[in-house]
Amino acid sequence: MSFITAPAPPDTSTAVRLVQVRKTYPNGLDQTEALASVSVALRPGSFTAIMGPSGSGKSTFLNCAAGLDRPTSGHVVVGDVDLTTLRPDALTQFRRRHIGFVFQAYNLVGHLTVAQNVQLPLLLDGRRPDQAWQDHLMHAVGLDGMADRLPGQLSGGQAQRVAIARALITRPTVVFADEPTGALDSHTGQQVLDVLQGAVRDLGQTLVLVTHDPRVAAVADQVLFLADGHVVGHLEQPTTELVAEHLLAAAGR
Ligand SMILES: Nc1ncnc2c1ncn2[C@@H]1O[C@H](COP(=O)(O)OP(=O)(O)OP(=O)(O)O)[C@@H](O)[C@H]1O
Repeated sequence: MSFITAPAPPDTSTAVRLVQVRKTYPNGLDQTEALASVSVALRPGSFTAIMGPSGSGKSTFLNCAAGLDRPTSGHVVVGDVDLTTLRPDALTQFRRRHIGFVFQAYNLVGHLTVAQNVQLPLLLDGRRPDQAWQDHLMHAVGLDGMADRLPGQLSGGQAQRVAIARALITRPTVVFADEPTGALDSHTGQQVLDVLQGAVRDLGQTLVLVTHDPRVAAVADQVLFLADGHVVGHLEQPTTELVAEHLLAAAGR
């Protein structure tokens, strides 16, 4: 059976499934293989950390899994929907409704208030914000009283908390986060991670997070290690020490 051409069967026992996902980018006359036939299945409600050296394919993994980038071949299934079969407009709509994404650089809109930034995914989808839900999220991420501020009036940690509330406002199936604590000092990073983890746990959502930090990865249920576009390791119930050992061993190989 060829996974390349056969559509992936629906499977609601996984929140996110990558089936032989390959992604290449043009590189002059050559091609860079950012992901080389990666297959993983993440269960609903799980928290997965993605680690690996620079250039190993972590962001490409996240972007393909979140439907921000299309794989060159293979399938990405979120819930029971195969994203690779959707037309661009249907994919955009699916992403807005079912996927939350937190970027390292926050990606807030500078001339919109905190409240407007949080509401943005709903407004872009033509839906009305649910004020009670928005208030709940603002409170959950520690932004009470900041609804009318502009992003330029926030600290990095506060800005990232706005980005988290924005990612959760649609009650997405999965939240993807690309080094959400990478631009923050370790104390603020820990607070932001607590907020993200707590919000996702309370909502029963699935979280997939890229990080370079073994302490961040240790909070996850499992860690996937990437190298040269391949999944080369997997750790269940990680600890900071186990993750660090794994990274050291991989660096020495
Ligand atoms: N848009 C692109 N065009 C061309 N090459 C790309 C593009 N995006 C990524 N690549 C290449 O694909 C490979 C994987 O990149 P990716 O950004 O996924 O790695 P990463 O593990 O997230 O790295 P980092 O930790 O430095 O962010 C690298 O060789 C990178 O240069």
